[in-house]
Amino acid sequence: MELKPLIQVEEISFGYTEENVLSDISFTIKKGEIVTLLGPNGCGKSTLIKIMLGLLRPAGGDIFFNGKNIQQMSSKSLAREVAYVPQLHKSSFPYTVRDVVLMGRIPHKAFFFQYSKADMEIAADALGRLSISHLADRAYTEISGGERQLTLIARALAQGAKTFIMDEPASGLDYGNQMRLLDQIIKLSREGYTFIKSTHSPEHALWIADRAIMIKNGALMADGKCDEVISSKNLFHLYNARVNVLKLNRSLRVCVPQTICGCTEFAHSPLPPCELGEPISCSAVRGG
Ligand SMILES: Nc1ncnc2c1ncn2[C@@H]1O[C@H](COP(=O)(O)OP(=O)(O)OP(=O)(O)O)[C@@H](O)[C@H]1O
Repeated sequence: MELKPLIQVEEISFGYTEENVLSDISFTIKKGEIVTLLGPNGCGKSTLIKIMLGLLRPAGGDIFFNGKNIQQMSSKSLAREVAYVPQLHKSSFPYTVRDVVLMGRIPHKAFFFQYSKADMEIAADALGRLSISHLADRAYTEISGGERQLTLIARALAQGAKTFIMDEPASGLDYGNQMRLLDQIIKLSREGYTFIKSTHSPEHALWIADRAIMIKNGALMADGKCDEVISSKNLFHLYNARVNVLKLNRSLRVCVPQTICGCTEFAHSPLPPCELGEPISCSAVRGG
């Protein structure tokens, strides 16, 4: 029997003005999936994420979480199910990193509350999982952008939600932290966590995501398994960039811009040469 989807996005349309930023977007997400939203700057990824979090109300369509329309869920009950890691986050108040992570516990609290010993332990555990325990007493306003991003992910963990919606979570992270983040996402997905994340890196999607959803000009361009959807042809249509998707081994693919491969002969071809099913090796690309 087919499992009921965890999230249903049904015919979503939205505009900040009369002009639509998103038109007729529909897809479903199953529990435990890692789904990546890909698309050029301004295509509507963050807007869609905000609609999925109930922060923006769509002009048309609905979002269902576990079969429930999110418009009918209180923000607290949605926050117990779904944690948000925003793209950029600045705070003018110098909360400590521990305090920011503890804020993840607020959806579990009554109006007047004190953090319990259990809350403190959950926050410490989240800091440890992201390897940032050493930052616990530092002011959130005085740590680097990458460290702030890790703090927000720790806050999402402390929130106890099993679904994470992340807006470009790797932006601002150094290479090592990007890899640790991807590793953490895979580990959590094996524990049953679900991830919906936007990224500007098709490779991050190829490496860890089950599915890629491509959005162009506010409309769904493609939705499918990463290996099938992240092809040279689709990347060209999506980003107007000529990229070869190379198969390194049975499960690992990488994206190599054709200009970096030194393939000047591809510059005038109407479509990139490397399509899924016919991956070409680096040496072939270099003409070696
Ligand atoms: N608050 C706003 N008011 C008016 N227009 C907005 C607002 N926020 C975003 N937009 C516009 O909506 C469109 C989609 O923006 P959105 O931030 O969703 O794109 P995105 O795909 O997340 O972009 P990026 O990859 O650059 O973060 C853009 O044209 C943007 O200028």
